[in-house]
Amino acid sequence: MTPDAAGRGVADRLAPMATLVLLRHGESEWNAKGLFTGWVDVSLSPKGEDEARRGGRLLLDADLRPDVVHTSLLTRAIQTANLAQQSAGLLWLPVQRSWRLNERHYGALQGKDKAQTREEFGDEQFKLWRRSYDTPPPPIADDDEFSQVGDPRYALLPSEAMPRTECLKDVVTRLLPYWYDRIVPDLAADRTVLVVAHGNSLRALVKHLDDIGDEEIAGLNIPTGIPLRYDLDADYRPVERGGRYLDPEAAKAAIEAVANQGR
Ligand SMILES: O=C(O)[C@@H](CO)OP(=O)(O)O
Repeated sequence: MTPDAAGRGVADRLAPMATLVLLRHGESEWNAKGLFTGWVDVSLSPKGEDEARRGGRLLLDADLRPDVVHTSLLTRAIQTANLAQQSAGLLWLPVQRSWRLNERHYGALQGKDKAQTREEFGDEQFKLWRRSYDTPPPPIADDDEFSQVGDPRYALLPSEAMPRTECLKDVVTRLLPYWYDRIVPDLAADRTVLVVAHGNSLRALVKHLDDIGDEEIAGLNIPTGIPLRYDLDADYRPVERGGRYLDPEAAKAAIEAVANQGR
C-alpha cells in the first residue's frame, strides 16, 4: 500500500473517522399551525416535545453516545436538545450554541400562513421561496412585529451581519465557518458530535456534506425529531451518501409531510 504525504495508507484514509448526528427540532407550535417561522422564536408543540424525547431514545437504542452537542440560538432547537439528552441520560454533555445554526431567515414571510401564501402567489413562486437555492423571500422591515432586530440574543451580531432575509445559499455561507471552525475540530478530536438545528440549516449542511447540486437540493426535506447518522471519512465526508436515519420508515413518511406543507 502506498502511503500518502501524511504517511496514511488508502485504507486508513477511507476508514470512518468520526460520527456526526444531525437532529432537526421536534414539531414547533408554528409548524403545527402551518406558518413560516425562520428566526421567530417559537416553542415546541406537545407533539414536538414527544418527538424530541423519542429522538433521544433512538440514540440510546442505536448505542450512539454523543460527546458534545451544538445547537442554534432558537428555543425549539435548545428544547429539543435538552429533551433528547434527558431521555438519553446525557443532560450533562457540553453544549455550544450559535446563530450560525439558526433556521434560514424567512424575511417578510415570517409569520405568514404557508397555504395562504401559496394561494396568493402561486405554486411556482411558493416553491422558489421555500426550496430554491438562491431566491430569497422579500426582506423583513426592521419594525415588523416578526423582525429580530433588537433581540438581545443577537447583541454581538453587528447590524450589517443580521439577516433580514436569506436563501439557502446565504445559509450555506454563514454556516460553513461554524462547520469548519467549531464542529470539525470536535470531530477531529474523535468526538461523536450531535448537531440539533433546523429544517433549512440542516439542508445547508447536508448539501455541503453530500455535495448536492444547486437544483437537486430543492428536493431534499428533513423530518422533525429523527436523528440522521453520518459516518465521516478522514476528509469529513460521508462514507455513505445521505447518511442513515435511525428510524428510516418514520423518516420517509415525515419527509413526505414536510414536502407537502402548504397544500
Ligand atoms: O418555517 C420555517 O422556518 C421552515 C421550517 O419549519 O419551513 P419550510 O419547511 O417551509 O422551509
